[in-house]
Amino acid sequence: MEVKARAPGKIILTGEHAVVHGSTAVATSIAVYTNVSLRFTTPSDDEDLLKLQLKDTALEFSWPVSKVREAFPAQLSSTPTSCSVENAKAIAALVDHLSIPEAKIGLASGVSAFLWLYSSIQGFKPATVVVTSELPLGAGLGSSASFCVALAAAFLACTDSVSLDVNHQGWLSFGEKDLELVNKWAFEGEKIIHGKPSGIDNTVSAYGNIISFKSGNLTYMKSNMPLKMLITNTKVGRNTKALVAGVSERMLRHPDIMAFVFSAVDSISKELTAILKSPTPDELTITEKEEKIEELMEMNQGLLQSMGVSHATIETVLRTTLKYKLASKLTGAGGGGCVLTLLPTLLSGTVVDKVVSELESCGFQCFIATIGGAGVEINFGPSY
Ligand SMILES: Nc1ncnc2c1ncn2[C@@H]1O[C@H](COP(=O)(O)OP(=O)(O)O)[C@@H](O)[C@H]1O
Ligand SMILES: C[C@@](O)(CCOP(=O)(O)O)CC(=O)O
Ligand SMILES: [Mg+2]
Repeated sequence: MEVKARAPGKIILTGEHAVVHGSTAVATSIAVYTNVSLRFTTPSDDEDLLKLQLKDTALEFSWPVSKVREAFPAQLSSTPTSCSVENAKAIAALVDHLSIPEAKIGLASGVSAFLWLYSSIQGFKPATVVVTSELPLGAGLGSSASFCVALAAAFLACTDSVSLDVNHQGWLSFGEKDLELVNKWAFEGEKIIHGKPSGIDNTVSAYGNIISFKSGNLTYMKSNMPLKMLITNTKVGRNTKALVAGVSERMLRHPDIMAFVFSAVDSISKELTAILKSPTPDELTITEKEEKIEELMEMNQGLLQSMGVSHATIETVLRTTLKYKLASKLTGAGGGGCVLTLLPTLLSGTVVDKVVSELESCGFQCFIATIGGAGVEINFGPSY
């Protein structure tokens, strides 16, 4: 049996980092996916191996299933379970002996999340899992969450815990209850990669569309206005776990100040939610709404700077787009990664071309992603 899953990446419009500390954040999925294929193998196909092929990084790992079973006796769990310190040690023993190149060491946490999700949901069946992603890894577009969502979806799709029509041709969505289960498992994987995730990334990847998110609770949003965002990848690599930990340390040093910062971000996200939801046309035209959103993005960026998560390259993108009177903010964990620039509806194509070519001349990579759309989906093949 073979199953495929795909889960979208995301952009955070407002509220990253502050959302980890209980503020509201607004995020939308983007139609750029992580794809996972799962094929169970029989001993005659191969040895009793669990194989993981990470195509984006051209790395392949395998473990005899007996070794995985030794590491996690009595592992199968029908409810999403956190990886305990003891289990984390067992995973480390399985991951440490892999020869992951130093430059790609960040992958170790992704491989650990894979081992936890596979052994918890599928147990110890020999299989080959292939992962390919259209998302840049570690750039703020939620590759870690879409990786965990796609893995959890593919693994759950082959269990009795969810009900899916295996004869369906083409991409298939999960029902509400099953989606909740996929999202909860993905969150357990994201915890292994991020340390202390808010859950917004896995939730928007699982559910799709635009969401408002606060303290683990999602509110689906019906946006009444089109949003066009230019995404600029500074190509400066960074690690979400370290950046989130850095903000928490700053909060411990300056609890009163940071409480104000997080509260200001909460208000920004609430205002954005109100603008996106308000009917168009109402007393505000699209252009007036866009001007308000630009101002909110600028204020959010200022607050992200005060959290210590901006970067010289992010500042270069901000300066460059400001020359064209365009507002930008970092998206995701910052410290490099991607920057969003709102492209107003009436902006001419010539200006977009100019700003893109100036940004690309700095060595950055620009693209306009399709915003919103479906969350995680499953495909039982045979032709995908
Ligand atoms: N396609 C993939 N293949 C292997 N690992 C992945 C993949 N996508 C995500 N990961 C894991 O997620 C990590 C990046 O996550 P993170 O630092 O949160 O950045 P972001 O989520 O913004 O891309 C990678 O270092 C790796 O561990
Ligand atoms: C910084 C944060 O708000 C978003 C991180 O997103 P990303 O991993 O940089 O795509 C962390 C979180 O919400 O878990
Ligand atoms: Mg991430």
